Amino acid sequence: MKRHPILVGNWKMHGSRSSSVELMSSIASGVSMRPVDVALCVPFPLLQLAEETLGSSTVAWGAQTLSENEDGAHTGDVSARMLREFGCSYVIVGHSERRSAHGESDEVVAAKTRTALQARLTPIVCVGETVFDREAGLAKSIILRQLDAVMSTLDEVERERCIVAYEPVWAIGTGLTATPEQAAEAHGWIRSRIAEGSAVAAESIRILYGGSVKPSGAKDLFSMPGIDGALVGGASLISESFVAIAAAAA
Ligand SMILES: O=C(CO)COP(=O)(O)O
Repeated sequence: MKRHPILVGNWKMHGSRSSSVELMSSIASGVSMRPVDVALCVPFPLLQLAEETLGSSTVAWGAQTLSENEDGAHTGDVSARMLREFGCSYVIVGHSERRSAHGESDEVVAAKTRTALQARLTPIVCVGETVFDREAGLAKSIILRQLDAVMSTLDEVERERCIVAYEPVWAIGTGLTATPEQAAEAHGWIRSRIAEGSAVAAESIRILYGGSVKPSGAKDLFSMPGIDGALVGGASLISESFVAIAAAAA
């Protein structure tokens, strides 16, 4: 089965109420004819705007994290049910910025993934090594440790419902994109590991690359086997850039 490409924008803590409608609308009209799934993961306060602006378009929307808890006394957290209420289809889990700045462990990332799945959200599970890991020859073991921590807690059907994003920490926001070969190699490690549990899941699961993805180079990246799209930070805040990356993915 050929996997359908998907491009996800991660707006991180960018965007404002006043500027976002124009950016969302411009992206939605730019990608509307492209045979690629597109989603924007925006800050929580912009979810209602996303629902109003993107609701009648082909672009889906989502959040950048969620609570692993269903509800209760968790000040500052947002539940999966709340995300569903605002029409989210996707949620990013385990982004390296959450792992490092918010101390999210592999166990927490696994719990968030399960909570997302139970709420019928599609989790975009991020894994990736630091530059120190890579230089020490530990990239593969770190990536697979992060992956196993999540996948080992899911059944086959749940695994198929996940998206995995390979985001080398050294490439995020640095302008240093992994080479297509480096990205494809890591995607190969991830898919082979999933195949050990289920060949069907490995064949159907979409694996995205993230880290300084720009229009230049996007075509080369997407032409590599096993790269099913991208998780885009900075370039998702510039409509022309994001639309050009979508064109390269289609
Ligand atoms: O972290 C990322 C997406 O989740 C990548 O960010 P940049 O595209 O800005 O490097």
